[in-house]
Amino acid sequence: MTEVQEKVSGWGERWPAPAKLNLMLRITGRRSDGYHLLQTVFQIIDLCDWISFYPAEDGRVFLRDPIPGVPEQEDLTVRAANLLKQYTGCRLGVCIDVEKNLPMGGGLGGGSSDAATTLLVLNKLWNLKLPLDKLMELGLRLGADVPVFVYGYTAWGEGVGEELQSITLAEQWVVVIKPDCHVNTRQIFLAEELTRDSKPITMRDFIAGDWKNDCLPVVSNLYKSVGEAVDALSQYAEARLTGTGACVFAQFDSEESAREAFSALSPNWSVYLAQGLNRSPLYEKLEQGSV
Ligand SMILES: C[C@@](CO)(OP(=O)(O)O)[C@H](O)COP(=O)(O)OP(=O)(O)OC[C@H]1O[C@@H](n2ccc(N)nc2=O)[C@H](O)[C@@H]1O
Ligand SMILES: Nc1ncnc2c1ncn2[C@@H]1O[C@H](COP(=O)(O)OP(=O)(O)O)[C@@H](O)[C@H]1O
Repeated sequence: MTEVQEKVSGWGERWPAPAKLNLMLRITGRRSDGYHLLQTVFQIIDLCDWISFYPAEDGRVFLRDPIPGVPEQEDLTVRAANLLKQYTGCRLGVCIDVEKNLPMGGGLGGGSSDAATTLLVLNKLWNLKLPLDKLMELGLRLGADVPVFVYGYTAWGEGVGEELQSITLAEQWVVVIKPDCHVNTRQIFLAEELTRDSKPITMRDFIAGDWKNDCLPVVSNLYKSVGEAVDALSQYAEARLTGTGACVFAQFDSEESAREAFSALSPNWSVYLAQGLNRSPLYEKLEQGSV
């Protein structure tokens, strides 16, 4: 494929896979299969992994550089591409190049977002024409966080996170601390002391400041550095846990105040400065119509 063809068709371009924050997370019950029922607000933020796709002639799906510690066939991008092939019978191949910026196991949903970007972009590049609801359904098979990234809006989520309703929020600045630990989501959901009977709230309650994350007590008890990160960030603004952690974040009304906290925390912590978004940057690129 020539350079000009790659540009026109979307092959070889860099596609964003943004992170998310759970602005609140309530556990309201449990399904018979053990999965927990949630109420959450997923806010998309402008920190991204970047993924490029290159045609592979022999129908193979493979990574240009596997992520250290993640077996190639378990990488969520490879699983997403193989699921599309299996579901549609498509015989085309792809080489996937993931530029990994988002920390793994941090509650920022990077792996899930990588999977969603793969589903949406290969649906175009392979000309599969699957509708959005089908892509969300396939995404859910890969993980509870994948549907919101396919949906592409900051959203109110219920069920296990697959019942989504877009919600428009102030696109505030955020400072995110990544404590030096890797939280195992399954371990948190298995903890006996986890609150599983929170009373459901309304969007209005959330907007009024009902922001609790039911996972925080369990996570900060098991992972001391999460509690320390909460304390450090709380000096600047209210600190919250995203998902099952490990990342802790706080929102700021101005870029200046966010930068101040970011600079003060940087010498001692792994810190990110970001901005909330109501629409996924992936859609902005998809809607530019290059594919
Ligand atoms: C709770 C959230 C909020 O965003 O946490 P984070 O992972 O982002 O921190 C997510 O929904 C997580 O989604 P994801 O990380 O995709 O989890 P999955 O791979 O689907 O599930 C990992 C394991 O966690 C448990 N699990 C997960 C989600 C859920 N609603 N109930 C559960 O009990 C199950 O035991 C499952 O085997
Ligand atoms: N492309 C990928 N990027 C990140 N993690 C991946 C990927 N593929 C598979 N994984 C696995 O998924 C796990 C969860 O990753 P991630 O989505 O980044 O965290 P979280 O669910 O805490 O937000 C990782 O620990 C890793 O084993």
